Amino acid sequence: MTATHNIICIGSVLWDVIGRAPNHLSVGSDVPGRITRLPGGVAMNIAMTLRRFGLVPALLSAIGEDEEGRELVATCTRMGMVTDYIYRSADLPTDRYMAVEGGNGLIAAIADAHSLEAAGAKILTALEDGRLGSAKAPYAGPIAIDGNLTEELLQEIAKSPLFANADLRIAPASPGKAERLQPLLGHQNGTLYVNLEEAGLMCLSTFETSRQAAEALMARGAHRVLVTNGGEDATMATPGTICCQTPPPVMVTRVTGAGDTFMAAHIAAELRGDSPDDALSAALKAAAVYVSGETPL
Ligand SMILES: Nc1ncnc2c1ncn2[C@@H]1O[C@H](COP(=O)(O)OP(=O)(O)O)[C@@H](O)[C@H]1O
Ligand SMILES: O=c1[nH]cc([C@@H]2O[C@H](COP(=O)(O)O)[C@@H](O)[C@H]2O)c(=O)[nH]1
Repeated sequence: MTATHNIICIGSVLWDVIGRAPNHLSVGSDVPGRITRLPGGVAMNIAMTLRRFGLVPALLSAIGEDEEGRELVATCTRMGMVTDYIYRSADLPTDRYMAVEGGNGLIAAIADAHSLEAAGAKILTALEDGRLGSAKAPYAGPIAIDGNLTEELLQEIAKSPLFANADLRIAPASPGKAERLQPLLGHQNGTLYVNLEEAGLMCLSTFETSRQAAEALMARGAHRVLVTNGGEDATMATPGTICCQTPPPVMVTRVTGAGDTFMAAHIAAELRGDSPDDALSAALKAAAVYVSGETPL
């Protein structure tokens, strides 16, 4: 039986392959270390975080029918996600992301999302054929979407009647792909979640504060934005309103995943009916608890 989802996540669902060594690494290093494989891709990371807040995501992505794909889908199902609408292909291998981390931080990473890119609009079929929606009755719930999709597909989505009623929550995939999101910025129901660096990349500028960044994104036609800035003030802006709040001060023990936690907590707060101010506070509170390591991963 298909579990009932309350949000859709569209974008990369793949395996992260991460090599870690304690040494200082540089070009050409060849050192002993650990190599792990875990579910990743921005849409999947958001989906996993949404699960922590009690939401049930349905995934729209492309996953191969290879062994890696079968294991990935089984893992998503085990985590309580709805996998029935994923585009499965016998011709496309399951995508992968590979990163090398040394004692001196991330050395380099490569995102191979070729299958997602090749599948294109096929990943959206369930929003069209009546299973999740159709042109006559477009899906009217929340959708989290990542910037791993091709620019062409993001442009199509921005104009598509299939997305006209959706509550679109948009997240960039990586600094290099931030610009792909331009077409979705002005979507009538779009909310963009970015950190200060990503906001700068999207505006081809640099910002000192989240307020400045939010104002610049609004000036570029955004419908609604949330800009975070680590331990400094975060800002929510819509045409005519702007709201800045300071995150609770905490001892920081981890930062990877802080942005995903902020986004998922904010969506969860709004879905339960919190006011804009309360939703922003709730997201900052959840991110503070997360970065201070008080909850299990
Ligand atoms: N050093 C910090 N102190 C307190 N809160 C933090 C810190 N770093 C991150 N956070 C919390 O996580 C949120 C997102 O962090 P940020 O670093 O802006 O995003 P990302 O993880 O996308 O780079 C912040 O708005 C804040 O609530
Ligand atoms: O172009 C991309 N880069 C990175 C990711 C994903 O983002 C996460 C790593 O991001 P960060 O370095 O910001 O933690 C990984 O799970 C990886 O799969 C992605 O989907 N697409």
